[in-house]
Amino acid sequence: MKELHKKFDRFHNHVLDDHQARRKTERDFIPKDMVDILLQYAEDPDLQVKLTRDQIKGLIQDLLVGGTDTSALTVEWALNELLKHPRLIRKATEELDRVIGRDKWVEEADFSKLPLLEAIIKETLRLHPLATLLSPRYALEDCTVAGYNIAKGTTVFINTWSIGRNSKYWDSPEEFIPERFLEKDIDMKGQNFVLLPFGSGRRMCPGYNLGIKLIRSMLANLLHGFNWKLPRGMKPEEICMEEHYGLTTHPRIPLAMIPEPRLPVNLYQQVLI
Ligand code: HEM
Repeated sequence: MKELHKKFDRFHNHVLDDHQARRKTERDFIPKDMVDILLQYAEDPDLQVKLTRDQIKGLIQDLLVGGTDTSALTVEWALNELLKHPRLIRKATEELDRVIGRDKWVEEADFSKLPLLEAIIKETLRLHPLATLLSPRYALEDCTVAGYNIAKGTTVFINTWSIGRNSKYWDSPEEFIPERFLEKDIDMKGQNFVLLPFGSGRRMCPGYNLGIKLIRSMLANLLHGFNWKLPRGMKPEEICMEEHYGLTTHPRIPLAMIPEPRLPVNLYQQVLI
């Protein structure tokens, strides 16, 4: 852990020194990113709560940890589920062809026109929430929740993984059926307690807006831009959906997937530029 800390600290120092140098040397410097803004705040004498170099490092670390593995992993789980259920890949690409067409990539403005894609993301996060347990909560006073008496000072853990698989709230809870979300208006913003992949309340994920946009954009374009195949000889039912628990939950056996382009070649050239 100490070694890891040293490694990250070297990286943070490099990022901060690099940004500081540009601030000092560039004439009429305009902040370009989050680190520039944080350094600007750190120098503000009027700031009520002083921002230290260590706190800036902590904030960068929060964003790196919270913002990378999470959305990539959700897309990985979604593709695993879709390859296991080829009928859903067909339905999702049919929606993309109908709404987007084959002559462009999917953009943020298109998301609201892709209800099946949204349902696939919700169903993925229901079965595979990255944080199986939300951040611990501390009871500030005696209270009763769902019939359980909770004494002041108790630390409470909320298990989103088991809520997502509870037959009291979901029909056929172990099945991957995105269509269930086409019929029910359940969002993921922490108000529907049956689906809490980003948590809820004061400690809810502050990266919700960024995270959900990253997932929508990556998944939509991976499905729109490519036909996905399993390695030769592998059958959908052989895909392993077992989980490896950790801070986030990964597939125990990573799946090899083979992409084949399905859009005109000039669109891929645009992306490369
Ligand atoms: C698929 C995307 C993501 C998922 C599923 C996710 C999920 C979560 C969950 C479940 C929590 C705990 C919430 C609670 O206990 O109520 C959390 C906290 C947090 N997330 Fe995310 N997250 C995602 C993306 C992001 C992104 C993109 C960022 C930042 C750029 C981020 C930064 C954080 C931070 C800093 C916390 C701690 C908040 C606190 O403890 O007050 N997350 N996230």
